[in-house]
Amino acid sequence: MGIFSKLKQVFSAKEDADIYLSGLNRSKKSFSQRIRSLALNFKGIDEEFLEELMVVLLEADIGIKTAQKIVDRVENEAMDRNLKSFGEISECLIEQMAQMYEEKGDEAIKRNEAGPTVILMVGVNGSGKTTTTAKLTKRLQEEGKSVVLAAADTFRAGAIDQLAMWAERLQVPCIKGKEGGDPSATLVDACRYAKAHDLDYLIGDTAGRLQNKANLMKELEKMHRVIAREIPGAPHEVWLVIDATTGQNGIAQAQVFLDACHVSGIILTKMDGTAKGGIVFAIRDLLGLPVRYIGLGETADDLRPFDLEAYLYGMCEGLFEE
Ligand SMILES: Nc1nc2c(ncn2[C@@H]2O[C@H](COP(=O)(O)OP(=O)(O)OP(=O)(O)O)[C@@H](O)[C@H]2O)c(=O)[nH]1
Repeated sequence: MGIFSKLKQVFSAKEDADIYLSGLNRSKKSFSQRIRSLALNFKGIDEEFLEELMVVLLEADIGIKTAQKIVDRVENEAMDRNLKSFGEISECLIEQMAQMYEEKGDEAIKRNEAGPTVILMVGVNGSGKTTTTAKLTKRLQEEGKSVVLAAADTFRAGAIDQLAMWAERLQVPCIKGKEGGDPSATLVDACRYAKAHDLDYLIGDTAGRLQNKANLMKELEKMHRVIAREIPGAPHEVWLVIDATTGQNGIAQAQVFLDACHVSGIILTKMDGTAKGGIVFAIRDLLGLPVRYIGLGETADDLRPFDLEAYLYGMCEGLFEE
């Protein structure tokens, strides 16, 4: 069975497959169409084809380094396995993309059995941290978990109110400090609240100003330190929120956070917009981190766990069918 049939089989068995697919509608279409268009000039794996393939991968926002790796792998595989037809090469491409993602290995999401699990949301302003915090809260509530939010973005005017509004809508407590106050103090209060009320999760929404990297690092270090003092082993997860529509720029910005704290996973927002599907592979290759969730809209329901098979199926739907 070829990879596409396998993906289709796995995909069809998934409960919310259709939502996934319609959310990703725009990202997926252009990729499969562009790959299909390569068939027009296809005369075999020659330099011209590999160059055109490279261009399609770059257009999908895979980024130059990752695109080059994929092209090299496809070329080598095609030689080793004596692949000749366009169909075989396209399957090989999707296989290599899947392998590149999978071979980095995956750690399970950490949970604190002994008390509150603390998740810290980091990322540049506007990436969607606050909205994603709300979406995560909703998902956890649906799993029957109790949540407290910490409005630790004390920097941006309005950020505290924005989170508090979500908290009210979702009916969860929200611990707030003063605008311009110390975000670590808010986090300490939230940790104590979570312990006192025996809550399952604490999600901290932090500020993401990049203008001053030294300050950002200091602030994040302090947050880690004070949280760990309150709840041993915390923060259990630090999720970096990246706006997928910012493409390779978003990845470059992400590096600052990777330097500043121990990021354990990525949440890619705005995948329902003009984002190109390839960004997932660039992130995985360049940052080495798993994509935990993808954002598919602006409401509290628009967050889905990242699922490589469903995602790849979405990207290559239409590529192999008549
Ligand atoms: N279409 C779409 N819009 C999103 C998604 N996630 C967030 N947004 C929108 O992106 C904008 C910014 O989101 P916020 O959650 O305020 O971003 P933030 O990172 O908290 O920004 P600051 O509060 O400035 O730090 C809002 O208008 C959100 O509704 C998504 O998955 N899809």
